[in-house]
Amino acid sequence: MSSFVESARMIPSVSSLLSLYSSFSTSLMLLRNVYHEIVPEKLESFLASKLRNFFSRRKLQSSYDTFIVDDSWEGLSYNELIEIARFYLSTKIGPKNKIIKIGKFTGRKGVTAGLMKGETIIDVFEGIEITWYFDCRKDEDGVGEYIELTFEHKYREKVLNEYLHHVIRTHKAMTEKEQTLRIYNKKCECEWKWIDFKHAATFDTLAMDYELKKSIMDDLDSFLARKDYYKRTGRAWKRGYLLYGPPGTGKTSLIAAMANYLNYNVYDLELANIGSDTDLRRTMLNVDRKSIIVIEDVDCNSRVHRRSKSDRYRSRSKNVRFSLSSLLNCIDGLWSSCAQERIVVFTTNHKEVLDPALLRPGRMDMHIHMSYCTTEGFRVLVSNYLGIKSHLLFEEIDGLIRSVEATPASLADELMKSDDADVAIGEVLKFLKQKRLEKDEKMKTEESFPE
Ligand SMILES: Nc1ncnc2c1ncn2[C@@H]1O[C@H](COP(=O)(O)OP(=O)(O)OP(=O)(O)O)[C@@H](O)[C@H]1O
Repeated sequence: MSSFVESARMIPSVSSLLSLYSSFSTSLMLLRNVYHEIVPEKLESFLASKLRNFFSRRKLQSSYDTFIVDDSWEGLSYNELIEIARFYLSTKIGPKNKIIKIGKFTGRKGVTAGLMKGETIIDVFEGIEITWYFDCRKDEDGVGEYIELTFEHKYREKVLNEYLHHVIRTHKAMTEKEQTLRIYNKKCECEWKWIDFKHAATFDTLAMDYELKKSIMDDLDSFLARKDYYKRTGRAWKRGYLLYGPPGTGKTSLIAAMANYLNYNVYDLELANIGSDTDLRRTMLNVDRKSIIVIEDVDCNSRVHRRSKSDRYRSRSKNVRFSLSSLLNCIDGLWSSCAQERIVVFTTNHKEVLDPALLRPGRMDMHIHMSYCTTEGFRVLVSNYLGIKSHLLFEEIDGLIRSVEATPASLADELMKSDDADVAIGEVLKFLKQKRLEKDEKMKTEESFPE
């Protein structure tokens, strides 16, 4: 009986419980206010997301495995799996992802969504839960991206052999559906960036003599068809073209026509953005198959003028950071064998200043001279711009085209001045007559004042 009384005395009364609760909740509120005062809202959500990620990613460490998809492979070539995974994961973004990167790209109808660093995605494949975590790293190699994939240890083989194949296949199916050509550009020491390539030039629209046009198309056809031939003869499956001629004769348009003809992406390599020999090799290695690598205005790069000069130049000048020999090595030396099914195109307005090493037979498979407009080329331009095949003034214009140097670009400019064929052709005639006049005057001056 006395022990019962003792115990009853130890049970707190209702009023004391209520007062305890009220002082507890007051302290809690006070603590919350102090926390909100001290910790800013952004930091608060950051800490919350880190905690969430920590628990969802790490789970029970011992029974979970993690694969890391890093953007570079041994610091050398770009790891395609990161691009594939990023694309795949963009379709898995759900309501749990609070911060999403969004963008609108030319040629795409809707808004594209992308993962932000620090975000987690949980994907389910045949009942297996796979947690993806996307983040950036900063180390001696620079800034890069990586993705972690965490899953139960017992599914390791399945993830490696089946799930990752599923990711690659899904990516392939999705990109093939909306496949447009791409043009890649490399800025500073980071990977290639691309946008959709939508150049309208085709071999049909090129103002160029038919025979030359046909020989280029035949060459491209035979390149495509000779995979086994290249393999059998131990040569890398690649082809090089040097396009030379004055500005405005269609070198860039020809590259676009080649890309559209072959359905190849274009990699626009600006030598000025290459940091070193290693950077050059790395850049070239990161070019996909079925691509055209373009080095435009190669004459504007003093380093590819004359080899001896450029190599000397390299040691003195801080701006020149790779050698011509490195460039040549990437085109058809040992390093070139790492790349298959690709085309390299150099363009220049001044072939005569290029290093002979670049011009030697076999280096560039085809040297294509892009010349001033011919009468045949003019017919193509007229058909492109005005949709006509004949005109009363053609005969007079043909005579002038043969006697002056007019680029297809300048004639195209005149044709664009009006949609009315008579007016536009009249502008072309006026332009050519003016050119003829200037030429005659120049010749007269030269005759009067010979050097
Ligand atoms: N051969 C051509 N056929 C059709 N269009 C042409 C041709 N050449 C030039 N053009 C027209 O002129 C414009 C400029 O031509 P393009 O840029 O291809 O010349 P380019 O030789 O590459 O010049 P640059 O050496 O200055 O880069 C093109 O957009 C196109 O409209």
